[in-house]
Amino acid sequence: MPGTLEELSSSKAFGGNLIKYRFKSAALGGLDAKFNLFLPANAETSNVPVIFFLAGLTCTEDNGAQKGNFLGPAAKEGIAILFTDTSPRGAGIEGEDDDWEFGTGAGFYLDATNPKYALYYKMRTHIQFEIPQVLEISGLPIDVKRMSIFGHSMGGHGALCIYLASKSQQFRSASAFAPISNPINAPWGQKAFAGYLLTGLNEAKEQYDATELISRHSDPVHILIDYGTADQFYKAGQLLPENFLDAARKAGYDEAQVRVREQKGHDHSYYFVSTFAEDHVHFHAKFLKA
Ligand SMILES: N[C@@H](CCC(=O)N[C@@H](CSC=O)C(=O)NCC(=O)O)C(=O)O
Repeated sequence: MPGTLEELSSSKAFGGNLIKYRFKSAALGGLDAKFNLFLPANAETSNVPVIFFLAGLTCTEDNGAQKGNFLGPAAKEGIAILFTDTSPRGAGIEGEDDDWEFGTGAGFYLDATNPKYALYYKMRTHIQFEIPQVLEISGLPIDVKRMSIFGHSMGGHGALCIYLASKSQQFRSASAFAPISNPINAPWGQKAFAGYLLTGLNEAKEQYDATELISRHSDPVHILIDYGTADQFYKAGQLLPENFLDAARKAGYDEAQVRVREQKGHDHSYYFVSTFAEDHVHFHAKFLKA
């Protein structure tokens, strides 16, 4: 059972408030977990829908909130945005801080099965089940029946996988900025899966690869993806959005259900994310307000 929410700070923004919370996370082995929640002005009088934002490697709950340009569009739509962290903090596992691509800041939105990490590295459970449960019992003005999910890079991978794993039911829509779309075939994914999972790529293929998941999916989906042609990680073969698109089309999903947009000249940074942030919030608003 997660602990009660403690408010750490609150900043007024776009007529609403960005609030930082902390709680003891059962999913993360009893460690403290934080998230930022943007509540628009209309949350003072009614429960509002929410979009979860999952950030990328090296990030915390602050990167998307501070640099993503999501708060203004969310205020206009009357939708909350919840910014999660990217890994447990302070597990004290030998080697977890040696490398920016693995360990702290790089939880890869999976539930570790390697005993070395399994007690603390349960980011999938934390995001998909624990935080919604915390919202439900906290009395915050969030309608947990109206949730969508998006993310950047490693967070795009997390958003797509959580959405598809929940059979596109728990979250109404998913979108991603430069997602790691086929991690079993990318160096970042291969490294994470080899470290966190007992059977590595076998487990990953089943649960943690958006391209594999969409190829086996048959329920209706609402997915939007943007990536930039000048993205250094795209060029290095870490993202592979074409593989996801190809698998989606082969599985019978057309442009109305899975839209993948190539954005000319954009890189991997939050300048790219913030350029298309409003578009993504509007995309989710259609389904959250339906
Ligand atoms: N080692 C570098 C690069 C790390 C980096 O670019 N991280 C991206 C996400 S990459 C995929 O998940 C990021 O979002 N960085 C934070 C930011 O605010 O831009 C480094 O440590 O900078």
